[in-house]
Amino acid sequence: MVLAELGGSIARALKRMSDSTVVDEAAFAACLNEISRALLQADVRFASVKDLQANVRTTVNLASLPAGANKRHVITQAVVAELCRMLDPGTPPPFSPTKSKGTTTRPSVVMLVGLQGSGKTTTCAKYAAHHRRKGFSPALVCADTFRAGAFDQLKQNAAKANIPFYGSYAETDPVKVAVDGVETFLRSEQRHDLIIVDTSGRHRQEAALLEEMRQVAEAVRPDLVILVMDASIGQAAFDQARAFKESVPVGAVIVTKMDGHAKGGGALSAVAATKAPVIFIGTGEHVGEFEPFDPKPFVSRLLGMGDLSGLVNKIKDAMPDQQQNTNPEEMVQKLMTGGAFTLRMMYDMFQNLREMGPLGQLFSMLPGGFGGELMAKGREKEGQAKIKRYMTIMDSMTAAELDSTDPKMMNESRIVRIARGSGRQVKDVKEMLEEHKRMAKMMKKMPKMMPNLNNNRRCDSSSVSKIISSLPQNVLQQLGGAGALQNVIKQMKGAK
Ligand SMILES: Nc1nc2c(ncn2[C@@H]2O[C@H](COP(=O)(O)OP(=O)(O)OP(=O)(O)O)[C@@H](O)[C@H]2O)c(=O)[nH]1
Repeated sequence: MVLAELGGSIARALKRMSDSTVVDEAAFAACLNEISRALLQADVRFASVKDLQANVRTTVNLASLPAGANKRHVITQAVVAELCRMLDPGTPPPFSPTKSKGTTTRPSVVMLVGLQGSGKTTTCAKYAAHHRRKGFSPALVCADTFRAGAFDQLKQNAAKANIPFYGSYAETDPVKVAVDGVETFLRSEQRHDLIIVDTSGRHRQEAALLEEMRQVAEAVRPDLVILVMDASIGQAAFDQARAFKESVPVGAVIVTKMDGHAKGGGALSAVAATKAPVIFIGTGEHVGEFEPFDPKPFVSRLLGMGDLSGLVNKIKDAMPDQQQNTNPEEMVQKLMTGGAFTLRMMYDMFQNLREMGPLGQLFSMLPGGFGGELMAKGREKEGQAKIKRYMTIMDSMTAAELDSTDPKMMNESRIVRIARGSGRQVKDVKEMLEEHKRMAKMMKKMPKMMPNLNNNRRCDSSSVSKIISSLPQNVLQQLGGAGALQNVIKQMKGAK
């Protein structure tokens, strides 16, 4: 059972109870049993399921509810709260990297551990790319000397994401590679503020692996150790996570392959075993298929309820932070109020669209179209190539040109210079400028098209249905399905 199915089963159990003529003790018990069965089938630990049942029963006392109370609502709320609690150890990660570029503060050192094939190496690159988007200057160290191809894999991933890396073909001592790598970046003139150390994996949690982890951790003194777990790990997750926690101070968990056919519930039990929060989930092989994890929006999405804060977080996460003078809130605000849409803003959006993978398509579907026709359904590849071309052209522009709000600035001589600088033709530069004009025009209409975010105009429900039906299936799934999205839009309509 994949996680989406688990969500479906729980949602159905709640609905069946809601549909029953009376919500009495029998209907409540049947609903709880059905939810427990679904959780067990999804590999959630028996002890956690038992706790959930007991806690919901303690919270909901049907007999003591005042007459007229909405019992269905009270039960649903209690189930959602308990599901969130199961995924939330109640403590934040002990450490979050801080930006220190250009200062004398010691860079943050983060070490990733996990079994072989859990997705550690891929996750290192995703974690680095995520932080770079947030304005960090990350660097990668490959201390996986066990798997022959690991260095090349990290090197490739790092090169693709343009992130400096350190590794060695010759050195077989992981502790030495880790220490040398961290020291190299500590001394580097590039002033990295986040050093990410990839470590070896093994097929099982052998004593040798755990001892190696311990030694590497002792040598590089990481500020944070992240345990990477494959969503398909099943019931073994709890013991495995505990074994890692006993060797190294696991402070956070990343669950990978949440896009696959894994049951997922097992890996989520790692939270209970390590008392460390899940901070990200991997949702695909692509570097952008990586999402910060927040239990509440996740549970809402899982149950097909949709969650406005989840969507807003996604949009915020996609916005580059610090890269430019604009912070995400300002950027959204500017777009919503129809502020000037500069070429740099278009560049940033393209960057995000490229890094976000399929979710990027969502933005092209929003009214106003972040990329509109460029990312049209069925023509994504062509659109991606165009975006890349436009970005190369913009790389040859000056900061003043990128930040200009004067449409007359881009005169013929500048266009010729940019074409020459980027190795493209004049007509290509003009095409890119046309696209920018088209997008700027759309952005101006944005406040009207996003009613109730800024004003009280009524949302046109047919246009909402049109957006939802035109979303690619995988994007829709990521957002929890059509029902969830309708819910989100309803919440948007209600929001100030
Ligand atoms: N679908 C999907 N595949 C993933 C995800 N994360 C990683 N993978 C794939 O899982 C496979 C194993 O990932 P690696 O990053 O090599 O795993 P590892 O833990 O570093 O393996 P070792 O270095 O051998 O310990 C690769 O094919 C990745 O592309 C994810 O979130 N979703």
